[in-house]
Amino acid sequence: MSKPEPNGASPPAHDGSLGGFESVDKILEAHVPADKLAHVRRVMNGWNLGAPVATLPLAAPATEAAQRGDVDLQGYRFEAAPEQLRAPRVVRVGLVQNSIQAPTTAPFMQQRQAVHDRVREIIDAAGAAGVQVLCLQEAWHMPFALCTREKEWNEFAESAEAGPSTQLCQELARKWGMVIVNPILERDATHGDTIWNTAVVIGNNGNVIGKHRKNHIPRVGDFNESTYYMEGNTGHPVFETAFGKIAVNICYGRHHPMNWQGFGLNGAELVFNPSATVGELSEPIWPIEARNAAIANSYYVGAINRVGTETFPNAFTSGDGKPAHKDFGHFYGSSFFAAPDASRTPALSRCRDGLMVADLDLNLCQQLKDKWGFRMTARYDMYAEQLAAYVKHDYQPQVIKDPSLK
Ligand SMILES: NC(=O)NCCC(=O)O
Repeated sequence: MSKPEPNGASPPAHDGSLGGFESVDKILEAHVPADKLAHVRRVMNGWNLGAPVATLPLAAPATEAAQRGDVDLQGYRFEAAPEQLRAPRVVRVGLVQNSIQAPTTAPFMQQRQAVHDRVREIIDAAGAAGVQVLCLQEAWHMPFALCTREKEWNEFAESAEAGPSTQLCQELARKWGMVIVNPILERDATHGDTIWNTAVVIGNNGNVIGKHRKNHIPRVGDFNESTYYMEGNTGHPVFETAFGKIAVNICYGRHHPMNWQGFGLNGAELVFNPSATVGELSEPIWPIEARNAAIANSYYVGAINRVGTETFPNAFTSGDGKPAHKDFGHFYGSSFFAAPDASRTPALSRCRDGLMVADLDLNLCQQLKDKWGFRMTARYDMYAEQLAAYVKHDYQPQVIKDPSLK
């Protein structure tokens, strides 16, 4: 964990990262002999159409903007097999991971403005790269203060339809003709100021298409999020956009296979997982869950994690016996794409702000459904029966005990 700065300011983003390295991919590149590296990558990252996921060259204005802004910009291309009756359906998608830009002790207006300015810069780079659909990280407009249990941070919650972060995304959606997924802490004034953890989906004309509220609230470690917002009540919506059918599984929802499944059943071709999670808690499971969901549900997943170490003014504890501390630990970034054919991109940096761009041929979803037949073999009726019984208070687990046991 990083040491808190005396004035409560956040230390530079690379401080506090477990091990202090940029990414596993970079370590492999630097240390695995060239003749073995291709095989290591094939086993670890899979193949797309019989080859490693190809890199995607990006336009100079995008690469220059990324360089100027110290943004880790990476580009990849997922292909599908050519078909006789359908043309390829290639959509360019972007994932943004960003650190907070002002200390958590700064006035809230200043904190929000600083992160707005930074994210505007990154979205402009995405626009210059030709991105058509873009997703930001969970609660990107504020520090991830949900560890503190202090209520003053609720001030950052805003209207999904007309709040300042939605307005910024609408402006940029219009400017670039881009669909933008805008995950925010939502204040729902029409329901008594109820607070939700929400992803607002903004169409490429700048209109709000709809919103999804996070279904599962973490109660683990310092993630004391039930102090702040309620379990979502929007089901598993899929948003039909100009560039494909998309959905959003917010952060902790990725630990729930049925949550992923719900979006798949409603026809998603691409599901984003905007997250905020730290190394000690989840780094080993991060590369697995999104990828498994992509395979099991025959859709693409864009997994996005916040980056940097955020230090708060007052120490907090989480009832886990650990000494009081002022930060969550390090948000390790590592955003990536996973495809339904089990291939994936390398990860973005664990320490720097980043923009991951990939061309996804959405035809791959149906091709994988046809290949593996997971939907057709799923036996939903059998599971519906089991779940219907399980939710009853008098459910009896189906256990057959060895009669020879005492
Ligand atoms: N924001 C959030 O849901 N974090 C929970 C931690 C995790 O799921 O890794």
